[in-house]
Amino acid sequence: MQRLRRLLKPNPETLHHLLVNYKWLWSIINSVTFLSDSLMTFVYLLRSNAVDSPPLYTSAHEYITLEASYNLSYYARGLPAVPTDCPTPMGIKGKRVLPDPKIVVERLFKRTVFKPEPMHSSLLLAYFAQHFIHQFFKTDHQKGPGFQWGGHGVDVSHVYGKNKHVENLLRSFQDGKLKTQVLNNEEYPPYQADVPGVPMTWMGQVADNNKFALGHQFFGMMPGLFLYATIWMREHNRVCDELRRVHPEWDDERLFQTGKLIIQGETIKIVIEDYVQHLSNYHFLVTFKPELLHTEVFQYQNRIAAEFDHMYRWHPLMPDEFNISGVVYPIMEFIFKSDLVVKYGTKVFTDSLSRQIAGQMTARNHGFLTQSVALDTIENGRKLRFQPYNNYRKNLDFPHTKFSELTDDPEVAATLEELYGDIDGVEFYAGLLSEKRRENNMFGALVIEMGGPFSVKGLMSTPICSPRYWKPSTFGGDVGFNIVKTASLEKLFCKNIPGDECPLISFVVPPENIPSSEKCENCKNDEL
Ligand code: HEM
Ligand SMILES: CC/C=C\C/C=C\C/C=C\C/C=C\C/C=C\CCCC(=O)O
Repeated sequence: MQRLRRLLKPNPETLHHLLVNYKWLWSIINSVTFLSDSLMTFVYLLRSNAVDSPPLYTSAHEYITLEASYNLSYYARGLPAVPTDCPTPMGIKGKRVLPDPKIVVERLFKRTVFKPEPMHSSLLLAYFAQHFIHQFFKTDHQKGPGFQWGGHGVDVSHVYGKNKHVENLLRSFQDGKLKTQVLNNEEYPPYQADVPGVPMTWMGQVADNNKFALGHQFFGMMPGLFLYATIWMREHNRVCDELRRVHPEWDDERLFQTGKLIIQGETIKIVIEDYVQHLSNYHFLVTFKPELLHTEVFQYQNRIAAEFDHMYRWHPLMPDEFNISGVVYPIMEFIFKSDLVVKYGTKVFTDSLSRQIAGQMTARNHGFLTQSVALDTIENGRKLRFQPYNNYRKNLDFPHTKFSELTDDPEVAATLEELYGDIDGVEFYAGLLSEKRRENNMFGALVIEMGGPFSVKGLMSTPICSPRYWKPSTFGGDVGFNIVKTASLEKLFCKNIPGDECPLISFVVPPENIPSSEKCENCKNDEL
């Protein structure tokens, strides 16, 4: 039976090839609801069934424990840790002593020349990713790399704060809304000085007019994160206005709580239909339809895995300089400068981020500011005794047999061989970042094949997707339910940026902003 199932299971590369080609076929499938719903149900189930739920392992034991299920302070594990009595750090293959992590960063990660993202993804995409994922990737550095302090999913804590105390500080307690202030005729989050007690992390000297009180303590670090924080804050308040219109009798508390449910719903809708759609580059239109799972066997619970956190360290996306309306800011003049958003305004800032290409997710493309994060990732992968990169591929039935299969850059292949000796001895993050780009895609295959399951599972297992939540009354009736069901990235920005005309709001840089040296075949923008 197992063998038959294996035989019938589609090969990941074949499936991917089908999904990113044959546009005509997909346009037919997309337009027939019965077909697209059946396929979407298949995707939800195929992906989420690849994740252990409840989780089996943490980094503390390489065998099943009850702690894995009950102790939420651990990250879960995709694959169990390599036992400590194995002959090599990677198990049985590879070198007995792994290369110095500094050498790994120097030879495999360090950027010498900026490599632009070949599908022409924009910085609006890069910041969407960073803003969204920090709500659930929260390593507890005090306890160690196997521990976390988050809620294991899409709990919108990056908008409302890490706990009730912070949430209360960010709330105005009027009409359900969050606190705001007006600067340059636009609404922004309050200054930290005006909301004492909201924890924010600052490095070095940061001027008071750059210190805002936000839902996540790191979000003062990058103006792009501050832009998203501002837009979601405005959206929450806009939704509260809509709810008050249909429920004038509701008090502040009910408006706030219902607004928060709607924001979670909108987040998931946008993540699936704009963001995952872009990352996958499938011609098949992926949809957010929780009702499709209501007749299936599905566990409404989620746990973040340590490997998912490492896999998502997409620091090569970040460029070394940022072009805002024609003015070029080197990264050191950009970090911790939230007031640049205030200065240019949300409209110009959004437009500029939509017109600049992100960096390619590949080897030797970590800018100088994030090389230390790569170093940390390698060191922590070792402390967590991650299995080798190729075991994660074996687990999905598509292992590599030689270095030249892993990457099509012979120089990188030779470096990997020199550093690790054996294709089964390559450590997880080094393999992931060196992987050759998949057909018509911004990533290597393992990012999609591992990220897909963790994402689908994490998104569809939020409480609002479960049968007893997913109904109009949860969201304040049809008005709220419709806001969730029709949300899009475009609307999110457009409805919350003042003025009659919207800026460009795009995860893909339009052709007119692509330098001629960068034109490519099969890029999304060729179709615009
Ligand atoms: C220039 C922009 C960025 C800077 C300066 C930056 C900096 C950092 C730093 C200092 C850490 C903590 C590292 C540690 O554990 O020692 C971190 C963690 C992380 N970053 Fe970034 N980052 C940037 C952009 C991004 C982007 C674009 C993504 C993904 C889309 C990303 C994903 C992550 C993830 C997943 C973690 C791990 C979080 C955790 O485990 O708590 N970062 N980053
Ligand atoms: C708690 C986790 C929740 C959500 C994470 C959501 C989105 C993350 C998005 C992308 C993860 C990385 C790669 C996946 C990209 C495309 C997957 C395409 C859909 C699929 O084939 O399953």
